[in-house]
Amino acid sequence: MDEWIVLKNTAFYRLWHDMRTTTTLEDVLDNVPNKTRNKNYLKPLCGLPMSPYFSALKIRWLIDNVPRVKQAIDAQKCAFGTIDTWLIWHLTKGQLHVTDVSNASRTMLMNIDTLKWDPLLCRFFGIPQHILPEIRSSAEIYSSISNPEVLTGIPIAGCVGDQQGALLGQLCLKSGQAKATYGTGCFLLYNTGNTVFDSTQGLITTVAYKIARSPPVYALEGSVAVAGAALSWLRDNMQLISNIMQTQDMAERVRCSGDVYFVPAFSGLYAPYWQQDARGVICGITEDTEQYHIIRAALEAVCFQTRDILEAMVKDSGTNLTTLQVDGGMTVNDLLMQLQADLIGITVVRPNMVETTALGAAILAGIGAGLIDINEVDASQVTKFSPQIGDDERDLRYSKWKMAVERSMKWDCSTTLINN
Ligand SMILES: Nc1ncnc2c1ncn2[C@@H]1O[C@H](COP(=O)(O)OP(=O)(O)O)[C@@H](O)[C@H]1O
Ligand SMILES: O=P(O)(O)OC[C@H](O)CO
Repeated sequence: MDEWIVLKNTAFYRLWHDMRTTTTLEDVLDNVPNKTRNKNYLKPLCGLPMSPYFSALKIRWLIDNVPRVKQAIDAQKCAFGTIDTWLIWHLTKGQLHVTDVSNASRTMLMNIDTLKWDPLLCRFFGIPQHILPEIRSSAEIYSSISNPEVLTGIPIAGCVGDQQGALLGQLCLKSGQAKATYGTGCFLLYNTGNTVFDSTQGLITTVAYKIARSPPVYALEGSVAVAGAALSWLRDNMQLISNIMQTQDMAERVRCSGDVYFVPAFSGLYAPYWQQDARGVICGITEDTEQYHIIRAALEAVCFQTRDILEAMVKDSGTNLTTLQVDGGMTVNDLLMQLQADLIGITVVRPNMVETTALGAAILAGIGAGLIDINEVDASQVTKFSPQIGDDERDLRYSKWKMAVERSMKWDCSTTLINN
């Protein structure tokens, strides 16, 4: 990048979970007119509530806290980008500064209707538009690779956000189709076709993908911050397990979670609550509680959070899902899949190829390079998990989960202190 600043190891140790922008959020909420501090003030423009999750606050934080960033911006030597921007920049030896609509739709700076950087949003966050990459479609030839040499000449033809890629990889191409991706976090996306759907239930509006000059496809998304990350925490911080692959065996040593509920609100709660001050709680511990109950409760937490999102989606869309398509690293866990079917009361359908994000990105690249047609892609083989408990038990357990969520709320007082 020659004399351009490259921020190496800027301690983004939790990446999108990073909470350092919490105080930045408090500051920008002061700028909402009429002192309402309404987190949804910008939602009509960008589809997103104000949250440390999205890029705008992270850029604002860098400008405020890293003097070299401010200096570089003033000297017109700063270029911002999402991860895809960074990769394409390096693959083209700094020739191309671009992103695609699906990634741009998570910055809070792109207008969800025009698909362009929005001057009002940029002004609200105090972010100069000249540092932002050019917004392109998700499938087109952007350039060809010039670095590393071994890949030279290969066209770069697809670019898409993580969970949006999985929607395509699951072939949820029609309005009304949905899937959930379970990794570090969990993301349930519901295809709304070419319509920008404004959720009243705490879901976000995101661009799913846009193929060349075709109109964009949008989705409603329920974003859960902590899914697999709770198991990493049990391994790394609590040392209850030494290997995440053990979780299924260990959770199966007990028949149920023993009435233990674990709300892993490590970085607040995302959808549908968007409650920054929530913190993790484990409720219902007795003398009989063993590590196995807590591990099982961590798996159930993923399932209950998915039910929270599904309930919001049903209210928003007015339709019930009859099955839930799932993917991502956590879905190899059969017990988790069975618990998920039990706790939402519909069949869970897992493809044999669970890395559907990569598949979606590959499909887009194939389309962008003119090698395949979207209608030619076949669905992979699937495994199904059907509910094995009754409605009464399911609803009782869900109501206890809601009680546990209630107990996790308003725990972090720092935001209250800032405001006073
Ligand atoms: N057998 C398993 N049971 C439950 N969770 C698992 C299992 N294997 C991996 N995971 C979880 O899946 C996550 C990794 O999935 P992946 O889709 O690769 O996520 P990411 O894209 O966020 O890195 C990790 O958080 C890990 O805890
Ligand atoms: O793979 P995850 O769970 O870390 O997903 C990260 C998401 O793309 C965040 O938007």
